[in-house]
Amino acid sequence: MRTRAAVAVAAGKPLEIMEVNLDDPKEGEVLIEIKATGICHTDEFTLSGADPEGIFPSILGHEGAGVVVKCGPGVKTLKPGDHVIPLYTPECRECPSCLSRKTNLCTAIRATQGQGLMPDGTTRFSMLDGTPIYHYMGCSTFAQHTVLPEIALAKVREDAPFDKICYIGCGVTTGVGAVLNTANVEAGAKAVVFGLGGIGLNVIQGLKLAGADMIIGVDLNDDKKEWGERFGMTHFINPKSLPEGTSVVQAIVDMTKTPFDKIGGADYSFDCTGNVKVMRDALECTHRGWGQSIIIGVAPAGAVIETRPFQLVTGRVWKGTAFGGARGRTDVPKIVDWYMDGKIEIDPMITHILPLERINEGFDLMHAGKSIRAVVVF
Ligand SMILES: NC(=O)C1=CN([C@@H]2O[C@H](COP(=O)(O)OP(=O)(O)OC[C@H]3O[C@@H](n4cnc5c(N)ncnc54)[C@H](O)[C@@H]3O)[C@@H](O)[C@H]2O)C=CC1
Ligand SMILES: N[C@@H](CCC(=O)N[C@@H](CSC=O)C(=O)NCC(=O)O)C(=O)O
Ligand SMILES: [Zn+2]
Ligand SMILES: [Zn+2]
Repeated sequence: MRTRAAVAVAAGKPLEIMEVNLDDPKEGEVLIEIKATGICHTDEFTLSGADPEGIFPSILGHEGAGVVVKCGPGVKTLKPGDHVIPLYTPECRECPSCLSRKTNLCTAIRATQGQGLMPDGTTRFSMLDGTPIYHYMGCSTFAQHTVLPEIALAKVREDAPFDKICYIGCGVTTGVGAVLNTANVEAGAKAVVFGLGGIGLNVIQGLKLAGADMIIGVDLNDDKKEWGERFGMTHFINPKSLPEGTSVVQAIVDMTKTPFDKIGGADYSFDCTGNVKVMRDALECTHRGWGQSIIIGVAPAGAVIETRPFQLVTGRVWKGTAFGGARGRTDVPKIVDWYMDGKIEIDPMITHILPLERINEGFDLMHAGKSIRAVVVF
């Protein structure tokens, strides 16, 4: 069949809207009509050329929602008409990682996914002249139709609006899940969130859900203060506005001291910037003895994190999280229920809705710090 897509033709170039060929789903695969897709900072990261796994031409996008159109041979758990959310972290329930119960990082198809291919080592997309187009994060949601393996689709309830629940395909689940699954934040905790964008605000709403007492937001953009407060942030720091000679780490340590605890430091911190210097601050602002810092941000090829080992010797813990530690087919339908039951908010974070033809404006809005989430509807 033919479908419409925004194709990443080369690193650093705007996406090009074009008709593309899409082959039928093969064994264990499913053809989906994408109804809506968010634009995540990770799409921008890959388009910029900073992603060591970036491959072009490709169809980016990994935060979608849509409807099953056709199932390939052997598909057992889905049928045409089902509403689904694509999963860049699949859940096969059979691989050593899934069976370990220690991680959400299913390894069933990770190798081919990283090469922009379906599990059989081929691509379903091509240009009209036959040039292959690569898949992205196993999802490629910047296309009106796409093909995914069955194990990379979460079936969700049919009354949930596509233009909101697409955000559960990455940002919401990552932010809320980092708090509930990865950090296991307890009621009364003091936490810091670095970077109040589409992920950081969801960390804040996760912290609120977990009952954290003190939620400090850090961002270079003052407009993010109001955004953070909207979801439960209690204090805001713009590092650029600190008095000369005061570091963000010192400011946080001072803010978290009490007459009883004169050491200070956050119980938990979350990096949602992808900046390795920020990651260091995020670790070092946590409490001696027990502070946990969770890395969510994705850093460019070649970037490395550093700190004095003494920071770890004295009990601070550095952790990372992908997709908020969520097991997609199991957890995503539950998060859709949370949204439908009013337990979590999504609507205010969707700041812009655009047709596919204007998808590049979504990237411009992100660069300008003017959007939380821009969502493309088909
Ligand atoms: N680990 C995972 O599973 C996932 C990771 N990510 C990554 O999370 C990061 C955040 O993504 P989004 O929220 O969509 O991006 P975004 O662009 O919406 O937000 C980033 C925020 O960080 C702020 N910021 C930038 N530099 C800063 C600094 N030095 N100090 C303080 N604040 C700073 C910006 O002003 C902005 O508010 C990206 O690196 C993205 O690739 C996104 C989704 C899932
Ligand atoms: N390809 C990059 C790493 C990109 C990355 O870390 N992706 C996250 C999800 S980010 C979503 O918006 C992830 O799930 N990572 C786990 C994985 O298996 O990819 C690189 O090579 O640096
Ligand atoms: Zn994402
Ligand atoms: Zn698995």
